[in-house]
Amino acid sequence: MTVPPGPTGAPDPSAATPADSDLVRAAMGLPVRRTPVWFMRQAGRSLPEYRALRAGTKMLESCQDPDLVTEITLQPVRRHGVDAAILFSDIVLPLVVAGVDIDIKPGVGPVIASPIRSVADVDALPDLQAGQLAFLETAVRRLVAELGATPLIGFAGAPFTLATYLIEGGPSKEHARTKAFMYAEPEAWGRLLDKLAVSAATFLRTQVDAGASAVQLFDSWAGVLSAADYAERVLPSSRAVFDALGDRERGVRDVPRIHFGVATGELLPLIGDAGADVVGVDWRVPLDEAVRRIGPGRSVQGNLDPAVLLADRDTVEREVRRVVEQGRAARGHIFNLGHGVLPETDPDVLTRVVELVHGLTER
Ligand SMILES: Cc1c2[nH]c(c1CCC(=O)O)Cc1[nH]c(c(CCC(=O)O)c1C)Cc1[nH]c(c(CCC(=O)O)c1C)Cc1[nH]c(c(C)c1CCC(=O)O)C2
Repeated sequence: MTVPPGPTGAPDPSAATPADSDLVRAAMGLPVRRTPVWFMRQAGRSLPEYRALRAGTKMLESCQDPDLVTEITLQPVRRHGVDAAILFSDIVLPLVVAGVDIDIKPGVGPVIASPIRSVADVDALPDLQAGQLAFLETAVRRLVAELGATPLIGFAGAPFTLATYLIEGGPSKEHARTKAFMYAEPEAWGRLLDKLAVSAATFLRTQVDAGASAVQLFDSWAGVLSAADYAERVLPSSRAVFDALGDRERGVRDVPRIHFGVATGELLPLIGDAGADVVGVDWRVPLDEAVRRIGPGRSVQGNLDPAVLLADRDTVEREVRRVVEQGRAARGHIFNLGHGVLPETDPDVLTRVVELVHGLTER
């Protein structure tokens, strides 16, 4: 364990390896020492040490520099004593590496120079080659060595959410162009999602082979779809990503899978069915109700509203307690926010939430 202990001591003081960590155990529905905690976007703008390190380097360049990736990924583990690191990267990185012209504009998000607007554009989308990911393998190997018993979560963007950026050309609220393409060009839509599934699987496979202990598939914007459209036109591609990951029967190295989207209340059972061990739940559905929708065979992750962290101390404590209590309905609960840390969040509040959850759930 080369990471200095966080404020509450090292995560999982008694875990000897990442495979025995509370994060992995909760994901698989096994008993835990205490409820594991991490935060989506824990590595990011809420941390002054992140802003200092990133100064002068563009986001997508930072993600391809193993030194920066390692240091930025470790920062929140050191500071907060969270139970997992999440790789510092971005969902659009596999596209960037494959040669798609994308920029991440601060305060905006990913912007695509030539959005996909035709069937020919789909077929011209370059494929990611595993050989292009040497920097990623280096960063993950280095991180796994530094993290000791703390697990590293690898991640990728799900085909649908990546398709929304490629088709809209940037962030969007309604995703109307994306849906119009999905309805008007069902075959090309299917080919696009299949391509994105292959690249997501390659990106994840590289992280798992290099030692990541769990993976999360981010389908952030899937909640804009009806359950019927999600089931028919999107779920098969996300399932293909999970299916490509590992083969438990044949003993190929496999790790727990987390599947997350925002505003997915109506999709929760399907998000589970796509092949997840853990279903991410935003703040709109309480965890006990989410468990009823998902069924008993999967764990849950979430679901504190990120905006609560901007409120007063008593409100934060009350809401953390509520999430912990409602999470007891699940076979396993990984405490997290319902979406990413807001940049204006006071990092000390995040540290306090980790301490609170650990204190409330210590066995
Ligand atoms: C939709 C999405 C993206 N990226 C991601 C998603 C899925 C999760 C979600 O729904 O939030 C995933 C992501 N992006 C980033 C991570 C790193 C790991 C972590 O969670 O700490 C992860 C897991 C770093 C990042 N990705 C980004 C930042 C901010 C870059 C900066 O420092 O300016 C970070 C730390 C940029 C980014 N990249 C994207 C957006 C919307 C933005 C924010 C734009 C902004 O508000 O400035 C696309």
